Amino acid sequence: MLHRLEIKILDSRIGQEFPLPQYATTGSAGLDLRAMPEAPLELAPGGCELIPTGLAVHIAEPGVAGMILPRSGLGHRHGIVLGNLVGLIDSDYQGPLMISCWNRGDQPFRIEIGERIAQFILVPILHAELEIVESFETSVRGAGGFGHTGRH
Ligand SMILES: O=c1ccn([C@H]2C[C@H](O)[C@@H](COP(=O)(O)OP(=O)(O)OP(=O)(O)O)O2)c(=O)[nH]1
Ligand SMILES: [Mg+2]
Repeated sequence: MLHRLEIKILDSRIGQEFPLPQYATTGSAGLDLRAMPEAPLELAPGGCELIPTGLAVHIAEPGVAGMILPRSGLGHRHGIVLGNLVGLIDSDYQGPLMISCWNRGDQPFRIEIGERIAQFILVPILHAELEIVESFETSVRGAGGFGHTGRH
């Protein structure tokens, strides 16, 4: 399903040297985001850097949020994931879209300018209307959690 998304190009290399974020295939869930630092940078093992995407997005609709997720190839093969594990983009955020890049691996990783480094998805959001109650209607699970159903 298509959802209109306002974006601002903050780095003029996007749209000229590098394409706008795209879905790699028609069925791709995420728009690939490119790393747009001033210069390539080497992320040491354990290192974490905030990398600009050269873009701002304004989702505007409170019933929608953005999420930044790792790319599985980079995460699994090279240990390049997100310093915040998942980036949550509020619908009212209008600042630069940033990627916290964390090298959880044991080898240095060079981030090239324009490299597709993470992906952005839009997700529906329900806002909770809190209702204080004295007791819950009993469920099968009750308070069981944290592995109480066992491992196998
Ligand atoms: O990976 C990320 C995560 C967040 N943001 C931006 C958009 C988001 O709407 C804003 C705030 O993020 P969040 O609410 O997760 O961080 P916070 O530490 O709670 O900051 P704030 O107090 O500004 O809400 O920062 C990014 O650009 N990239
Ligand atoms: Mg917040």
